[in-house]
Amino acid sequence: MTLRVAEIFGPTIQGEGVLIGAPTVFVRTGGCDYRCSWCDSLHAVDSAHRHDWLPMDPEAVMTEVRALSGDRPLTVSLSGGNPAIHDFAPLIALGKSEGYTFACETQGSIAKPWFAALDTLVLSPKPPSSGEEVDWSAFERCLEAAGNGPESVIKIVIFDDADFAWAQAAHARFPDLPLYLQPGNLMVDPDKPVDLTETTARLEWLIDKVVAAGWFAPRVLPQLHVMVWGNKRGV
Ligand SMILES: C[S@@+](CC[C@H](N)C(=O)[O-])C[C@H]1O[C@@H](n2cnc3c(N)ncnc32)[C@H](O)[C@@H]1O
Ligand SMILES: Nc1nc2[nH]cc(C(=O)O)c2c(=O)[nH]1
Ligand code: SF4
Ligand SMILES: [Mg+2]
Repeated sequence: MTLRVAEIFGPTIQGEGVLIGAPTVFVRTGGCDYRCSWCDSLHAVDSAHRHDWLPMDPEAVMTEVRALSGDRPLTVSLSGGNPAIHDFAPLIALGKSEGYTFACETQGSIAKPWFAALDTLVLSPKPPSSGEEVDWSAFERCLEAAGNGPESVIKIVIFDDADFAWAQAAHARFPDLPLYLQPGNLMVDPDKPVDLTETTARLEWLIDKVVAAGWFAPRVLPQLHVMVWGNKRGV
């Protein structure tokens, strides 16, 4: 089963959400069914870049992961694009047999049976500022596909007040799922450094919103990798 791979990189730290700070290797596939207005990974979304997406079989991907990790098992983060476009079942089976664990980041628009074989499923439904609209029945199918296999969590990016209200409503739909919020980043040019003062101000704005709302369900986190490296590729 061939995967279309935009990049494999690491070890780095997982910069977002439930696994923040955990050493990980990323496998980023090409292609996405969404076009979020603020996407920070267009090189794995926009079909103009499709010639850079390498067809690789699972054994070739694992060879690269093993080389990067020095054969020491760690968490492999599957991202994209939307990794749910692809069949990761063989890669997960191969990696797990060698002690690797697997996390996946997806928007929740496409459900796959291999979600059940993951250790962590991060569902990241898109708020109004993205310009996309969530199909909640597709989202629920993702949770059903995962079942009791992985820990399933929700991570929502917040740019403005409308996104914040939307996140509260999303949480009301799935009150039992751990919820992570992160401020949106508008500085997505990989060649430009981020303005840390602005990044911190956005985080402070979001913390203030949560506290003022007396809403104690979510965990509010920065994008740690953005604070350290901006939107640089391969970290
Ligand atoms: C690049 S996406 C790839 C996986 C999948 N397509 C998704 O959106 O979940 C990985 C994560 O980055 C987040 N993200 C993308 N662009 C962002 C931005 N400009 N600021 C903050 N988070 C962003 C997404 O919401 C998602 O949680
Ligand atoms: N360090 C690091 N953490 C991340 N968390 C989610 C990422 C993504 O683009 O999916 C990402 C990424 O690209 N790098
Ligand atoms: S769903 Fe994810 S990869 Fe696709 S456009 Fe949105 S943020 Fe980018
Ligand atoms: Mg990213």
